[in-house]
Amino acid sequence: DPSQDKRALLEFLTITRPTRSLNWNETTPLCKNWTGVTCNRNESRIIALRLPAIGLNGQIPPNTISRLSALRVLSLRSNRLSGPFPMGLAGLKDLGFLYLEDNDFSGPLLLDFFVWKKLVSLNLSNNRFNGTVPVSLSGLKRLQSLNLANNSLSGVVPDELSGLSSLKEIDLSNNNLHGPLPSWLRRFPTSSYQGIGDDVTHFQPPPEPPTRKKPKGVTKTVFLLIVISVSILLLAVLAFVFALCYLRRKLTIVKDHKLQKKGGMSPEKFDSRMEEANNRLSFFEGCSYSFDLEDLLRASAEILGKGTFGTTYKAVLEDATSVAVKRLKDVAAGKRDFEQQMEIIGGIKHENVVELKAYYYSKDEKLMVYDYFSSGSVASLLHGNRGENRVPLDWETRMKIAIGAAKGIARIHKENNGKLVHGNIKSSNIFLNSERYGCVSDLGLTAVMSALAPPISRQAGYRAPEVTDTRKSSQLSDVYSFGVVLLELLTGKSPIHTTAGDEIIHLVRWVHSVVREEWTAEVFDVELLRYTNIEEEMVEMLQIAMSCVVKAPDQRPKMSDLVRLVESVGNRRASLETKPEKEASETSTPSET
Ligand SMILES: Nc1ncnc2c1ncn2[C@@H]1O[C@H](COP(=O)(O)OP(=O)(O)OP(=O)(O)O)[C@@H](O)[C@H]1O
Repeated sequence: DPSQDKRALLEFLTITRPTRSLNWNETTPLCKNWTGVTCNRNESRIIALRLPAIGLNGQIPPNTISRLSALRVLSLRSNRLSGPFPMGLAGLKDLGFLYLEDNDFSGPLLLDFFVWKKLVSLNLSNNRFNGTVPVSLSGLKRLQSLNLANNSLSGVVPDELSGLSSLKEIDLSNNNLHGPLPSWLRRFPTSSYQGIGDDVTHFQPPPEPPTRKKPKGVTKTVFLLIVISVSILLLAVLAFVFALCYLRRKLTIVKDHKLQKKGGMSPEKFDSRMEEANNRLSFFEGCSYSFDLEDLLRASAEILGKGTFGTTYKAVLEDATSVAVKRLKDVAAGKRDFEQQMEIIGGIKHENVVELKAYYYSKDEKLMVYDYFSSGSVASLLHGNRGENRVPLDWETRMKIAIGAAKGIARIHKENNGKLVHGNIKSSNIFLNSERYGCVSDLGLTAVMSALAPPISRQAGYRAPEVTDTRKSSQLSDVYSFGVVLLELLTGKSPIHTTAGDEIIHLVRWVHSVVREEWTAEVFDVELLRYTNIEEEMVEMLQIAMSCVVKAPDQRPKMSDLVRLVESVGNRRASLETKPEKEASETSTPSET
């Protein structure tokens, strides 16, 4: 552990007294446990500190954070920090990202910004900084994003800033800056310099052409009157504009704050905007992530897939952390109901339930953040890569997936006074936890979404017959869907698939018909035939699966019973030898556990 860095942070914490408690403790390993802290690879130094919106108070204490000399990312945004610009940070020579926005800092920006040669992103918006825009900012040759909006900066925009060759994004709006507007600023959207150049020089009447006759007599009086009334009108307009700017700053509304950049969150147009400063990512207790919404939206992202409830992305943050971000569409619930449901989902901490780490709600955007599972879902393990280099999913892993998923769903059914419904159980929503047991994700969303009843959707094969609209999902319809997942594990077939002759096969109906004809052995995945001594277990599991997919909901078993049943099959097999019948050394047999 970097003990010097640890001491500096503990001193910082004691003085700034955050309102949200942090799990920082002298006795716990800082690099592994501490919220908001990221260390370098050999865990000798802290390289990132992200403490957004945790209620930090007062001035940044001198000689605390400034001792973290290896720091590359510092985010203290959206707190209640005050006092002058923290000059001590000047010693952090490796700083690449500095986020101090949405605080109460004041006074001039006296720093010689040249010291931060590696700075890529600087956000000081929504504070009370005054004085002029420092010319030394022009020394930041790597700077890509500069946000000084919503402060009280005055004077002109230094022309020297035109030398910021890497700059992709700038926001100087809502300050007391005046024109003339430098031409280089005009390559950015007008929202970047809103309010600049609205000074009197713009309202001066154009010089009169020399040929024009001067008004005389009565017309001269009329002319004077017109000049006076126009001047009064202009003054009123000016007063109105300034009042508006002042109010806007007070309300800390970040207007037109475009978060999306090229290479950011979405290949679609992800022109998300934060409408209100208090619209932020809400993290759950104990979550070790502490990036903020901006970091997330800046992260490079790829689409993992489009599902029933939205699109899921893999986002890689600048410290190489990968997260899965689900961007919901068609949310019907209002903010309060949505938040309530998220609190229920995020409150579930169980090894077989994928933990919701954070969420975000605004009018235009609803996001859910999870850990990213690099080995993919059970759907991809079962049905993906059917080619030559396919790694078969062995029987032991299939059993562990079934046991884990059953336990996870049973846990979900206990939540909210025993009323919570998963509502979307399918193999693409089940992952493998660190022990390679099933772990279920994507729960509890039917309650916040609008009614969904697409005639043919990927969900259809899992949906119980009584569910005509996703909002009618129940715990017993979850049991049906779990039964379909069991059938998928046993047969290796998707719930709805087409044969070579383009015939659409519904897995449940197909299994019924095969079993009815007493061809039971035919239903099992050929990949499983290589394992000895598992026939009995497979048949037992098939019976369990069939009991889940009966038409009448009240005849289906409860999840708690299913845990017992599936586990008893699993436990029995634990003592048996299950090596492949052919060569035990066959490399394609993945029995790593
Ligand atoms: N945390 C995660 N880690 C890795 N992959 C994920 C994660 N969450 C979802 N995925 C994958 O992303 C893809 C899209 O997921 P998403 O949940 O949006 O849709 P779906 O599972 O196909 O359908 P539905 O919306 O009905 O659940 C799926 O292939 C899913 O397995």
